[in-house]
Amino acid sequence: MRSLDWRDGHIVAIDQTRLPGGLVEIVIGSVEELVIAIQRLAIRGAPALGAAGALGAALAVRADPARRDQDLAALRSARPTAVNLAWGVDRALARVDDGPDAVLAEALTVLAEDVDRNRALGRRGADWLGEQVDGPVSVQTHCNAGSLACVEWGTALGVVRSLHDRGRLRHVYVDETRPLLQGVRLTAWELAHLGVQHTVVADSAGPSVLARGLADAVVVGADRIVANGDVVNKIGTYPLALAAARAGVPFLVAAPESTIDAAIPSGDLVEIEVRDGSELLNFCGTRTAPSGTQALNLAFDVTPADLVSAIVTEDRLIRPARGERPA
Ligand SMILES: CSC[C@@H](O)[C@@H](O)C(=O)COP(=O)(O)O
Repeated sequence: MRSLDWRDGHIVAIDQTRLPGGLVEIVIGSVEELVIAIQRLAIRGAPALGAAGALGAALAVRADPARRDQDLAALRSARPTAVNLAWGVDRALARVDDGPDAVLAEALTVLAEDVDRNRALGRRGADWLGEQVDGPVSVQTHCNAGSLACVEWGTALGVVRSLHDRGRLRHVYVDETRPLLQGVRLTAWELAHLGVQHTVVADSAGPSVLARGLADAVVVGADRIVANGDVVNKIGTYPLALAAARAGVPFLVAAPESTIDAAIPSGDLVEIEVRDGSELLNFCGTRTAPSGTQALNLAFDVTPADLVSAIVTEDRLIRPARGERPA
């Protein structure tokens, strides 16, 4: 099942905010609605944002031409950190001179390619991990880099799925991923459906999982990988990379080439999304912090290249910790 698709002139998507309670579809008919869906994380995950950007461009060129520039600008910047969003918009929009149907055709190609790319990078990641670890592999992951975060199959979970298919997967440790719980809600939901043995841990327990030798490798996705090999991903990835280095465990990043931003030299130059503090100050709709307390809700962090053992894409394996650069 695709996380998002095009049907009868609309975008249809799984509302990821409703999982695991219900598999609810949302139907989106305008760029304005799409921007809202992206900002409230109904559609989320870097490759899915790329696909949404491409489909959003198809919506934009069908709508009132007077709104087009404003709509496209709002869509491109709906979430600033994942490079895939603007990439998807630009890729579909490159066909605008050939008319709205050509833009849509390009967007649908982005969706079709996403699935093939993820399968390819998943195989490459599983090949590499298979060489690093003897016997069955226990993996730790953070956030959700599964089929929900893509169109289908997944990036980090694509690697996990390849290991599983080969009979090389022992267990997956899933960080809960505060504050919006993409790990416990989405990754655990996907793994349960795949029949993969998994255990959820609090984010703050993530480094201890590695220190105790429970996981043989960390595998995560990325929202942006910059030229020097720094990796921007969900907040909490960096401490896991530090702990992996300390434990001598490989830290693998799985992402499509479209997540590599050759124009940015290093991670400190990437715009990190700061989300509303209410996501931290409340729990299940109830205020937990005293009134007057403020929150700094950083949505992503930067893992320096020297902590990244390997990056796998659909085309290549890059080893930033050994000085190899993606661009
Ligand atoms: C294949 S998805 C890779 C990343 O986009 C994922 O790890 C992540 O950090 C997503 O953050 P989110 O805020 O849920 O969109």
